[in-house]
Formats: sequence, C-alpha cells, structure tokens
Amino acid sequence: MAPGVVDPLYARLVAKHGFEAMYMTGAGTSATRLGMPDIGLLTLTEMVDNAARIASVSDLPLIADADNGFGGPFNVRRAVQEYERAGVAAIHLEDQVLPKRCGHLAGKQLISAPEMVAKIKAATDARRDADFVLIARTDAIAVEGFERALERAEMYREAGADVLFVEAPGPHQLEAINRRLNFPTLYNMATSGKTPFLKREEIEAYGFKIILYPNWLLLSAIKAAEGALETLKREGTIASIAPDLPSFQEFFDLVGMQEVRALEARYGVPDAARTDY
Ligand SMILES: C[C@](O)(C(=O)O)[C@H](CC(=O)O)C(=O)O
Repeated sequence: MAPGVVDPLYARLVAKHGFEAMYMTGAGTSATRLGMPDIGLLTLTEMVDNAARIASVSDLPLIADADNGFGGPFNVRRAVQEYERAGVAAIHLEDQVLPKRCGHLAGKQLISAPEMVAKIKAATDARRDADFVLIARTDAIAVEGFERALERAEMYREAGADVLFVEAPGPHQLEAINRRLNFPTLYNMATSGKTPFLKREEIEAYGFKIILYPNWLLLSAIKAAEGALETLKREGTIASIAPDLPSFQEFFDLVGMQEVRALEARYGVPDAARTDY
C-alpha cells in the first residue's frame, strides 16, 4: 500500500503511520507545486527535486510518477538516472503523448507501442541499480480498448518492465488483467475514477502486488482546509477549530524537532535539552 504524497510533510505522516511504501503523485505534485492540473507541465528537474525532498525524510521505498519520461528514449535514460540519484526506488512510465491527462479522464492519446517499447528498453538499460523498479503503465483501455491494452502490457513486459500498470480498469477487468499477464501488477486506487474501491485484501486476491492511493490524502487535506476557511469566514475567529488541531508540539515533533534537539545537545548548543514548547 503506497499512499500518495506531494511533499516531505506528507511523507513524514505516511511513515509515522507505519506504511511500507509511499508514492509521489504527479497529479498532486502538479496541483501543489503549480496549482495546475496533471497535463505534464512539470519538468524532469522539478519532479526529481520534489522526489529527492520526499525521499530525504524517510527510509520507505518511494515510488514516483515519471509521466511519459519527459520526451523520447534518451530523455527516459536521463530521467531514470536522475530519479535513481534522488533516492527513488521505482518509477512509472506511461504511453501517453503530451499534453497528457490523468489516467481516469477522457481525451487521452497514446504513442505507438513500438515507441513505448523503445522507452522501456532505454529505461532498463539506463538503470545503475539493479533494484530500481521500472513500472510500465498503459493508458490504452480508454483509447484502444481492453484487449489492446493487454497486448501493450505484454509487449512492455517483454521489453523488460518489472511491474505492469494497466490504468483505469473497470471492475470486470481486474481478474483478466492478472490471469493474462501473470506478472507483478499495480492497482491505482483513484478516488473518483473508473476503478472500484476495494479493500487491500480484495485487491491482493486479484493478484495485484502494489496499490497506489494517489490523491486521497491531498483531497482529505483540501476538504479539511475548505471547512476551516468557511468556519473562519462565518465565525470571524478560529477559536472553535483550534482545540481539535495538532498542538505545536505534535506539529514540530512530526517534522523532527526531537531529533534536532538531540543533535543540538550533542553539539553543545545552549538550551538544546529544553523540551518545552
Ligand atoms: C496516478 C496518477 O498518475 C497521479 O498522478 O497520481 C493519476 C492519479 C489521479 O489523477 O487520480 C492518474 O493518472 O491516475
């Protein structure tokens, strides 16, 4: 289960709650870094910078969105090496053209299967760490139909992908994906997409090995923020909300204040041992 994160603060939260992996969502990163939709506006440098910051605050394996690899096979080569250097454990590469779309939206267009195969070969060849996981995503269901999506996934498997991500399947396609591909697969648990809300055990029973929860944390935070803003507007004060919020201590401890203090004490910083807030 890899909850989606957009920055190191969310990464700290996911790690605190005992998950085994996390996911840097491209849609969420675009929304928070640019205030713009997931159409492929963020550059490789911006995505890798964000991923590096996220990876730096926890030891959990980070799966990162690498969109369409930011260009052709040579861009993909560079992308793999940059993500690896950033401390990312896995990326997913998709077969859409630019401008791209969220996989659950209409209006997607694809590159040809041989073009995508070339990108996958470039990605696996560029890898320096044999444990770096390449997830090949196909957006073909909505564009070319289910059978063609499976054929593409088979081609991507033969090209060297480690995990297959058939984007936006419906409830009746889940079993066939795993039966036919017989390979590690990924389930993208979007919050209002085409894929059903299933429990972890149900998804596992279908044979999926990785579950992404891309934007659900961010959407939860948006809902909470909207409610708080409405209250302030209505009541003219934050008094009714404040008691339910994390305390200063909880907030600072979440971002590592205890570790900072321990190190400061070792360095002999005056007053470092104080634990009051
Ligand atoms: C997985 C995804 O690529 C993402 O950017 O998180 C999106 C998720 C979403 O928009 O809900 C996707 O294209 O499915």
